[in-house]
Amino acid sequence: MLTLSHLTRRYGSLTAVNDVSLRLPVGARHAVIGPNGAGKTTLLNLIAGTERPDGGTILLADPDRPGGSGQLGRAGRAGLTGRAGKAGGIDLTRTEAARRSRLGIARSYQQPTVITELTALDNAMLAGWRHHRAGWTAWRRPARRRQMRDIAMRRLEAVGLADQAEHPAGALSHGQRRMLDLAAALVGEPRLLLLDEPAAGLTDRDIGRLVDVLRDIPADVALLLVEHHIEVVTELADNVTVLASGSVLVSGGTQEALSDPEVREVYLDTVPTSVAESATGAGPANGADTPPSATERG
Ligand SMILES: Nc1ncnc2c1ncn2[C@@H]1O[C@H](COP(=O)(O)OP(=O)(O)OP(=O)(O)O)[C@@H](O)[C@H]1O
Repeated sequence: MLTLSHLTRRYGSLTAVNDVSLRLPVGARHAVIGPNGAGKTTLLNLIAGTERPDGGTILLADPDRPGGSGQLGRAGRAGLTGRAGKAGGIDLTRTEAARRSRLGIARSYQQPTVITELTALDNAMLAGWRHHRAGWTAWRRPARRRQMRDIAMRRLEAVGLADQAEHPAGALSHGQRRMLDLAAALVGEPRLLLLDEPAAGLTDRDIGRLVDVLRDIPADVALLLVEHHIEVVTELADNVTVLASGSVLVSGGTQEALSDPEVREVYLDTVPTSVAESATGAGPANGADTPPSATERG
């Protein structure tokens, strides 16, 4: 559903993303990992459209075409067909972020982006409108507002925030804001969900809930996850791309990628040993000292 071809992004003399190519099928569960500064967030920014590449292309399967998947007719009805790509998809390379949202690309940020003065429910509903194919004008229709409110409430329930719905988002804990950010991203019923370190700063219990929530996202929604918690990656991702200095070091099946000696040297050996060993299935972490999985803990 998403094809990145030779994406490159430079900041002056620094190449933050260097010739990255990646194909995500419908319903992908794909993680991007790598050391600090490897270019993971920049890659998400390029896909979401908050930054533009210096080279390469981003192609999204057209939801109106057979095999394009996603919410039916979204692109066509919203007049968002964009430039046709070579493979018949929508060339998003120069498309603004708001249009990508309406085409079904949602994201969360490293720092949760809630509006503290608004209630949790209003935050979730606002995020939903951003993705609505009819745009903000749909807000004027009471029936649509009720429908959006129902969807937002269901997402808040899913992340355990139903009892906080009418409370200001500013009163929520860090973990609750992260969950609200996730619920908000899901309200728009995305085709592609980009998550930037969703487990950062969460307690073990919250990480367990996060994994449960992400396991429950619909099978046809593709998930692209940037995460340093390797156990969250092994719980959720079928495939992993490892970035180092902006370039793809390894890309493939999760266990295969995490077992790669170069990946261990460049990245996994720099994170706590028990976590790295549990990720690769090696060493004492498989025995009595094995840390419980995120789901077991949750
Ligand atoms: N707006 C910017 N201007 C200049 N340099 C930037 C900018 N954004 C990112 N960089 C640099 O690009 C490189 C990649 O940054 P990026 O945030 O994508 O890495 P990352 O893999 O997400 O790191 P982390 O795991 O620490 O979040 C880093 O060297 C960073 O300092």
